[in-house]
Order: sequence, then structure tokens, then C-alpha cells
Amino acid sequence: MSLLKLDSVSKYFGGIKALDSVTLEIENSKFTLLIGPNGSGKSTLINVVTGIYKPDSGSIFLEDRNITGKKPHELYKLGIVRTFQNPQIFPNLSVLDNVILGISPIKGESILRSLFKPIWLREEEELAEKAYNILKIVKLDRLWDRPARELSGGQLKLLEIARSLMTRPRLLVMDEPLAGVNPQLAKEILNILTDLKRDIGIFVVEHRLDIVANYADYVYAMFMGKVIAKGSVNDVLNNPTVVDAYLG
Ligand SMILES: Nc1ncnc2c1ncn2[C@@H]1O[C@H](COP(=O)(O)OP(=O)(O)OP(=O)(O)O)[C@@H](O)[C@H]1O
Repeated sequence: MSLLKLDSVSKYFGGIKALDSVTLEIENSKFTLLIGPNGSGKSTLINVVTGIYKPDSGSIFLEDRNITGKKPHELYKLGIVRTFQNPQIFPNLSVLDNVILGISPIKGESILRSLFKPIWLREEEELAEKAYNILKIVKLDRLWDRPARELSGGQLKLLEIARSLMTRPRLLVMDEPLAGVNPQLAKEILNILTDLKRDIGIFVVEHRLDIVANYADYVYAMFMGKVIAKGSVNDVLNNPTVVDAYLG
């Protein structure tokens, strides 16, 4: 069974068919890449998968559970977690605190709980340890106490990935994780995603095909709201319809 399945999903904006009967499957432990020229419907698809937009028709399943029309926070709780093109961080907080805030709301904030401070402190320590271990995964541990504003653009992307891991996602949805990142760091990010995919599904929209191509297990290509090709990187990138869509 696939981790996520879209079955004939459509989404309209007035007269524009942003998604036109899209059927697509994302497997666990696979890196699934979504490509397509500007305006082909990729962002709309991500917004539908993460609950920002409700599809006008069609169904979405997380394994065997119908999740069509669920709200972003409900999908987040079910394990569909998204990272953004521009990382959403707190620049003046430390790298570690930014990761801890990946889990919200912080349990210790409740007034009632503050009466039981020893328990609260223990939980804070556990969260900090978990966050630190995640920083090791994304290789930012040595910067744990630096304010996030000191990180480079690529390091901020790693921080955003670290934050998303605090909730133990089942599916990580990423909108252009390599945008503005130098090739060396882009490869590091992709290597980290390759490690992560052992336990989760990864669904990525990315334009930098030269770098990402070696890492994708399965590719979907969209054009004018439709899936026009799917398969291995080679099959899809050499598909004449895909070539026409990009060149045309
Ligand atoms: N909120 C909206 N209101 C009206 N039209 C929209 C809206 N969002 C997207 N569209 C239209 O839907 C179509 C698909 O847009 P979408 O942003 O999903 O494409 P995309 O493949 O993500 O493009 P890009 O690579 O430029 O981000 C386009 O014609 C776009 O103009």
C-alpha cells in the first residue's frame, strides 16, 4: 500500500484548472520528485496534500485512511509535515531552541503545569536532548548555541528540516529545498534526505534537476494541471512530452 495516494484530485481557481484529475502515489522509504514548468500546478498540489487547499473533487488517502479535506494541523498530527522554500525560523533564538520549537505548543507553557516545575524541567531536558540528536542528523550540532540569524541560507534549510523532524513525520513534503543553496550544500541536504527516507516518505518539488536527479527514486512531471509523465528520472526526463512542456 502506498503511503499517500491522490485519486483524481482536481482544484480550480475560477476558470483555471490548477489540478486536473491528478492521480499520484507516494511510497514509504522513497524520494518522490515532482517537476514541471512554472504554473503547471506543483504548488497547488503541495497545498492540497498539506491541507491548505481543499480539493474540488477527488480523494486523498494516507495509507488506508481517507484524509480528503482535512485541515493542515490535523494532517500535521497525522504525520504530513511540510518545509517551506523560505525557512520559518526565529532569528534571535538559538539553533537548538528553534528545533525545540518544532514541537508546538511547548508543554511547559501551561500555567497548571508550571506548578509542577520538576516534571516540566525534565520534559524540557528530554526535548533538548531530542533536539540535539536531531541536530546531529543534519550536522548542525556544533552550532547548537548560535543564534539562528548567523546561519547561512543552506544551513537554514537544514535547520528547517531539523525542526520538521521533531514531530516524527511519516511524510516530509518539501517545496524547493535546494533553492538558493550552493551545489556542495545541496548535495549534503540530499544525502541527509537519503538517510532520512529509510523511515519516512519524502516528496519534493525541485527545479534544480541537475543536482536532484541522482537522488530521486520516482518522478512525476506536471504540465497545465495534469500529470504528463511518471517513472524513473531517465524515463521522465527523456519523455518527449516532458521535453516539449519545458521547451514550449
Ligand atoms: N490562489 C490562486 N488563485 C488563482 N490562481 C491560482 C492560485 N494559485 C495558483 N493559481 C494558478 O493555478 C495554476 C497553477 O499554479 P501553481 O502555483 O500551482 O504552479 P507551479 O507549478 O507551482 O508554478 P511555479 O513553479 O511557478 O511555482 C497557475 O495558472 C496559477 O496562476
